[in-house]
Amino acid sequence: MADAPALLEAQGLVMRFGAFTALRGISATIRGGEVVGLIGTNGAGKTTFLNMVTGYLRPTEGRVLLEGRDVTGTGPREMVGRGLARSFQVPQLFPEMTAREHLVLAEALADQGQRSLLGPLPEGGRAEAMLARFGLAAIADTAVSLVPQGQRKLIDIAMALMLRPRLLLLDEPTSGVSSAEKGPLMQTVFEAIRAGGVTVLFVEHDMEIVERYVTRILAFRDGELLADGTPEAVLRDREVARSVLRRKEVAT
Ligand SMILES: Nc1ncnc2c1ncn2[C@@H]1O[C@H](COP(=O)(O)OP(=O)(O)OP(=O)(O)O)[C@@H](O)[C@H]1O
Repeated sequence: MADAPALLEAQGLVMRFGAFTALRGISATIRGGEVVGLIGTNGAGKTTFLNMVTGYLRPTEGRVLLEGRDVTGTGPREMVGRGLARSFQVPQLFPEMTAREHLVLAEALADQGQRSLLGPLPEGGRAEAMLARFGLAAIADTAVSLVPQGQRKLIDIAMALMLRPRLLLLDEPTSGVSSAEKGPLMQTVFEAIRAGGVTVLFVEHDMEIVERYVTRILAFRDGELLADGTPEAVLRDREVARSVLRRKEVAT
């Protein structure tokens, strides 16, 4: 994977909100086929980083390259067209709409290049397959406001995958989900991701989940990239253990 072509490159990303600097010059490269975990303390800048590379925030300084092309400042809709999709910490769903309606809508958005959104909705072939893959068939016609948080997360991620991304960014896929639901949720998500051959960057606080799924970790602290490497190396790094994982030093 080390010699796979760069899919996403962040070059010296800085984000200032007024006088406050949330990101202080982050540079990182994500290559095709990687599953990268983004970890860090609360407020370290993880969501801000996702917002910058997905076009929700324009960096104060620095550049974002997607497959070698400078996409800095490109808006979120256009980034989807370029092969990048994301899910949110709090799923962005319409409470009155069902899972099936959300996925059919995502299918229409994915096909937008070929036809108008004002035209007839798609037949829903891919939406039905995605509902089945995500184990959502039983609640497919229930308004999402009545569906548990874990399934809302799955709907949000399934919608992102409907857009046929090459790079998928997930912001805390297991937050707000009970510990019993976390394992099965991530297993479902990663089976779908592997089937689609998608490269992934995901923010996660649960280190068991991180260790289980990632090929590489980026660790943020106070707006800086503290460590970037294999899970074995990063999780054993003294500074990461002390300030991100909050492990006390064990006298040896
Ligand atoms: N729009 C904004 N205006 C001002 N400050 C902001 C804005 N968005 C984020 N921040 C600040 O930037 C810092 C980084 O926030 P961010 O949400 O990226 O952290 P995070 O690592 O994702 O944290 P968490 O794990 O708690 O979700 C925080 O101090 C936050 O308060």
